[in-house]
Amino acid sequence: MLNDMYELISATPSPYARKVRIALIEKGIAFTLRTEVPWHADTATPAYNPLEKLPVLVLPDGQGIYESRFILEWLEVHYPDPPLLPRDPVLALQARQIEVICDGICDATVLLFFERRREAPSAPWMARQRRKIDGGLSALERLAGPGFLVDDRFGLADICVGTVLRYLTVRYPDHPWRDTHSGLVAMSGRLETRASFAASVPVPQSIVEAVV
Ligand SMILES: N[C@@H](CCC(=O)N[C@@H](CS(=O)(=O)O)C(=O)NCC(=O)O)C(=O)O
Repeated sequence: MLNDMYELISATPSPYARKVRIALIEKGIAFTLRTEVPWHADTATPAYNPLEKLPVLVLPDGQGIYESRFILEWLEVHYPDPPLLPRDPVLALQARQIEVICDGICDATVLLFFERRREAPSAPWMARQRRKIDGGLSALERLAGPGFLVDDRFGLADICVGTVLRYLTVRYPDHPWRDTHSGLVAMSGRLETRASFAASVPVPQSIVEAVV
């Protein structure tokens, strides 16, 4: 890709890609969205990321920036305003810690999703992933309140929590987290009204090629 715009390689359900989509919109950075299924043979992702994972932010010169946390860090360095991280480094670490929890819940959800597709899913393995999801949600519920998560200013932590919660609706719709996490339910409802969230609502994708 050699043009003057950024291209984000994304997938319709991807919470990792949604974090980046929201950040790009919140920062007013123009980009084109390239939606694909990274598990299909025709994926472009490996051409830009040796780890073969999306999202990938493809720069105008064709270089790929990959790994959502790194993409977000890259954006914060190159497009500092509006900031999505507090200037105070200790507060910034609080936001990053929340991103660790959210990414961990997403990682466990992905592993559980594919384990369920196996001919003989491992019950202990699925229980282990479910524990990580539930433990992460409990930790987030303890942080949830009426305002924004860090320094009461919208930022990375809110983006991460919003994306993981809506991702559960897509990839783990039968998880009953809404019954016992009222703070997270309220937070999700508030965040989903933001234009950047409304423009990036995740939807399931059809994976027709064998993955596991
Ligand atoms: N740690 C990575 C995880 C990205 C990831 O797992 N992406 C998935 C797609 S999705 O689950 O986000 O929809 C992928 O590309 N998987 C392909 C593969 O793992 O080979 C990040 O934060 O960017």
